[in-house]
Amino acid sequence: MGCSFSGLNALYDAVNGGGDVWINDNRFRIVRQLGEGGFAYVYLVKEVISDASSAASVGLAKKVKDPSHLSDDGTYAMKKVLIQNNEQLELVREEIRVSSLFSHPNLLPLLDHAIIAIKPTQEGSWNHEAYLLFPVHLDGTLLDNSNAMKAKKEFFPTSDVLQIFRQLCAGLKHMHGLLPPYAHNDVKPGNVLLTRRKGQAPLAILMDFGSARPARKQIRSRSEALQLQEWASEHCSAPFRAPELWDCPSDADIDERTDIWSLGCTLYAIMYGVSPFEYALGESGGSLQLAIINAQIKWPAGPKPPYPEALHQFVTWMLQPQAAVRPQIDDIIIHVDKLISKFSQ
Ligand SMILES: Nc1ncnc2c1ncn2[C@@H]1O[C@H](COP(=O)(O)OP(=O)(O)OP(=O)(O)O)[C@@H](O)[C@H]1O
Repeated sequence: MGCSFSGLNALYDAVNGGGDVWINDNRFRIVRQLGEGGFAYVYLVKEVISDASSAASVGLAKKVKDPSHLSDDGTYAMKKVLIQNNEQLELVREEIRVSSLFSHPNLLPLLDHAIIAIKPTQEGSWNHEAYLLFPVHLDGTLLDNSNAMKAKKEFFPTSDVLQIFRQLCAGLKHMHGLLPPYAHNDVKPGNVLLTRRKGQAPLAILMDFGSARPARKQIRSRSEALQLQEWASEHCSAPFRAPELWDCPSDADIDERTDIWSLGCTLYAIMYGVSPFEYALGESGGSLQLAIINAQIKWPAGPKPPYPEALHQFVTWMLQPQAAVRPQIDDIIIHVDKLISKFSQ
């Protein structure tokens, strides 16, 4: 049913038990589905090693550069992306290329990948499927955790809010510090994996580099501005999208501070479980774009005792509608470290 493509191949193991997937030379058994996105399914998989006597030097262990990315029990997350046209194929290839540029403990590493061509049922162009392999984090995303806590009327303690946020900053600093700087473009609670740890704040890992691109763009015409807005409407989640990506001037220098806006929205969401602009609109509805462009922020009644006012001021500082005066990631890190020493026991 499949054939090799671009020197890479992932083949269903049709002969040996159906449920197995090969990614290049390694075989994985699907355990269960973990989640799904637009055109993707994410599965919990377990590596199948035939030569168990030398497990440390076979299979994925041979392939992965950093041994700390290997799991003790052979389980991983496998994302299967359904590709229906050339544009989607290019997007997956770009996600794979961009992911390989990053290496940081707070950025989810891509361990292996394969793209296969699927024979069309009728005359026509070939379809493709991509398989991307990642370390698995079974405690879910920041969004899953926030939703579960909201249902129980619980909130993260201030020290956890700051520590989760600090880790996201560390991951973004890595991306913004590359040459050329890369913007993630979709920083939001649904793209952060959390792992609970005993006696420590949760581990936070930023994932999904499908929208990450070189951050700096010189916009010099109306059509370039419109093209950027159109790209952003497809790649940057609306409640977390910076004002300059909604209403881009015909003469603008866009940079990685689009992520700082999303980071400010994400800090708010770590505290209150929702983007500030979704909260501002409330149940009455209204225009998300207008709320964002006007940086219309409201503070919920929140937990008792409430979060320190300094955290609210910190969010407001990041949600500066004029990108040129918005802080950079290094400024944010200096500030969050001060808040951590002030508010963490
Ligand atoms: N490494 C992982 N470990 C555990 N669960 C994961 C992992 N990666 C993804 N998931 C789960 O699968 C879901 C979908 O993954 P992901 O966000 O990468 O897909 P997507 O197609 O890019 O989604 P979207 O359409 O929201 O951009 C996540 O919300 C999460 O619940």
